[in-house]
Amino acid sequence: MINVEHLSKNFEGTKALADISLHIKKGSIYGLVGPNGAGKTTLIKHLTGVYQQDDGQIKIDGNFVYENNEIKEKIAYVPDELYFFPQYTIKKMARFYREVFSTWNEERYEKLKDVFMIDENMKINKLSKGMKKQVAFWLCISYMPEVMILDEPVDGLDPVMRKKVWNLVVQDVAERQMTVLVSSHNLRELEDICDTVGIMHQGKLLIERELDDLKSDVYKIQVAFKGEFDKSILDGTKILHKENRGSIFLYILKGNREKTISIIEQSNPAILDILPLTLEEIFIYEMGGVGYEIKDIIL
Ligand SMILES: Nc1ncnc2c1ncn2[C@@H]1O[C@H](COP(=O)(O)OP(=O)(O)OP(=O)(O)O)[C@@H](O)[C@H]1O
Repeated sequence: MINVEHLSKNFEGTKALADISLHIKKGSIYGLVGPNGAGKTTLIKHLTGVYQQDDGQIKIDGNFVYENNEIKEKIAYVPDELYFFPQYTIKKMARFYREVFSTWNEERYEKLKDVFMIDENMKINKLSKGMKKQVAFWLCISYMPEVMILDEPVDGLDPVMRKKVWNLVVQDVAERQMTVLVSSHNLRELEDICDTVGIMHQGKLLIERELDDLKSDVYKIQVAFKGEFDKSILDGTKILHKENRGSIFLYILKGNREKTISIIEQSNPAILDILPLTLEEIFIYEMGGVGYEIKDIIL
């Protein structure tokens, strides 16, 4: 559905995107993560046709995006910093959307009043930050987009509203195969909704994997032996992190889980626990592997 090939963008000497390729299947939810300044928003602004690339190409549903209004009409973009016409009420803004988007669904807009529960006669610039975000979702979801691109989407929303918004998004993915790209630093939340994850760093895509694959590939083990631990049994296994407390060794490993476990088991460990990693832990250890590790900070 979304295909980015060899995309590059420079801003006055800053390489914001460096030959990035990325693929998102129709009906999937793709989580884009990366440290501050990795290039996520710049990539999103190319996907939504705001920026023109220096090199490479972006296609959505087989069509180039830049200056293509037909494709842009199918995309809903909820940016980190929202913009509404000053002085407009929600109702007036909805009327504007109805004129601009041929797919506008009035019945849905009306139904969603029960979800968002904000008076549509309120001026948008009088609403709180979280309420403005709710309005952005309300309007976007009402025009039944084929693609939804979200930059820190639930930032500012309370926990109940976050849940409501994610439910609406997931419902549209399940029922009408909407495709979603979501950039967020809230990895705990992404973990619940994404099926694919892309990790960006310094304008490049380090990893693009299905979340289940990623989680089975990187894992944590806790191991202890009655006698001496012959660490050479882990030669040939990629170790992302290791620490030990007394006789208990904790490893974060990458690669073939079954093979490594069977090697350790052959040495008769007294304890061998295989523990799942959260997306947040995977992110931290993967970033450590490219020199972006957490260092002890003493002030
Ligand atoms: N309009 C611009 N002019 C100049 N440099 C820019 C511009 N927009 C982004 N950059 C630079 O491009 C790089 C990527 O920025 P970008 O906003 O895409 O990062 P990000 O991954 O979205 O970061 P964050 O997580 O902090 O929002 C940064 O080095 C930034 O300074």
